[in-house]
Amino acid sequence: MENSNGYNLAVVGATGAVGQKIVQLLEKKDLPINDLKLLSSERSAGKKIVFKNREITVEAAEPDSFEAVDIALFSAGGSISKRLAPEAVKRGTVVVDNTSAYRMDDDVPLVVPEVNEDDIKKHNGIIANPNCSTIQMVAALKPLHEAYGLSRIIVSTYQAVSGAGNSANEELKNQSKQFLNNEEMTAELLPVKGDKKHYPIAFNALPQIDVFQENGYTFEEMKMINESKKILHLPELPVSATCVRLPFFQSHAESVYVDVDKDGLSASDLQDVLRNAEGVIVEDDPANQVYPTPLSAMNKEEVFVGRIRKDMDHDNGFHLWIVSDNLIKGAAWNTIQIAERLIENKWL
Ligand SMILES: NC(=O)C1=CN([C@@H]2O[C@H](COP(=O)(O)OP(=O)(O)OC[C@H]3O[C@@H](n4cnc5c(N)ncnc54)[C@H](OP(=O)(O)O)[C@@H]3O)[C@@H](O)[C@H]2O)C=CC1
Ligand SMILES: N[C@@H](CC(=O)OP(=O)(O)O)C(=O)O
Repeated sequence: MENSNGYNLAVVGATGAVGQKIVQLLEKKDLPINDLKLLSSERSAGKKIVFKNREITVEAAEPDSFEAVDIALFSAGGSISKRLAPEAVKRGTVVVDNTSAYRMDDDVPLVVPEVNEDDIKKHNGIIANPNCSTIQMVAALKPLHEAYGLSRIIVSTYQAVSGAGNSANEELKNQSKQFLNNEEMTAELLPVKGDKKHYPIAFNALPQIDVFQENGYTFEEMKMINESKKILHLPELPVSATCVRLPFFQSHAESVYVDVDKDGLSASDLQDVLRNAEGVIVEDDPANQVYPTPLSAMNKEEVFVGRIRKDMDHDNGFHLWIVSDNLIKGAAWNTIQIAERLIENKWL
């Protein structure tokens, strides 16, 4: 437990796309860490990872891994969180969970620190990190809500393959090579793992992220809808989403349409609000072709906003182009920010 050298941390899923970014960011940041445990499945147990000039051996995660751990950052999939987060909490560990396992539970705060930091205080051992597409959208929209009020959100996403983990990056590389080598490509469903199938992603666009729900929306779309309302504390806010996977590696982009509650605003009014918002950077100068892209946002911690335009037919409607790194602000950095707030405010 906490001692004069700091806190004992564990990263669950340390060898995955998100976990690797968490370890890299912890190395860069100044969290008071006494001991760091890196946990994975049996597959990666025994691997060595260098952290602050010392080698740490990856261990297979099990209930006893959490003995004497103060904070555990989970990014190993929902079923692992369901199995191991309660075991960690039983041992006195506070869990920051990156998966969708607990996000909509009433007693679990769902937090983007720039938006609803105070919700962390209400935790009972688990704090949930929101979906990556949701995080960047609410980080940009909360300041607009505070300034003018929001009465509707409609979003279409353009999401990178790394959102589906390290294996999806490999899949895009392999399919791209095949395509460029003029090898035969199929447009049909391909087996992925278990009984899952999806269409090829290279040189394609897939209007399906995660599984379809009975209402015709995908689970990714429903996460954006439900999580945004919870984080913004606006349960009645109309939110609609279409989520699309595209063949690039990192950072998600979003075309967001909002209705604000105030009449007569201009695009520059919205720019001014966002220029003063924590964690948001406005890159919006059409005359000079300035706007964010997935490549320009890659490996950065902020949320970037450009292409702010007023709807020509509707005084209260505005379009925004919101881009952020799904593995950094959408996952690793937001998780670490929550851990920082837990420590700084003594909310453990
Ligand atoms: N990618 C993204 O943009 C985002 C992802 N997330 C969430 O983070 C989680 C991980 O995603 P991502 O990093 O992309 O996935 P990856 O597939 O890249 O990595 C999965 C990680 O989980 C570990 N793992 C798998 N099975 C077990 C197990 N039984 N016990 C312990 N560890 C296990 C893997 O270890 P091993 O090396 O041994 O296989 C690996 O470290 C997902 O739940 C996802 O929902 C959340 C927000 C954004
Ligand atoms: N589903 C997101 C990433 C992710 O893992 O989200 P979640 O943590 O909500 O399952 C994507 O594919 O881009």
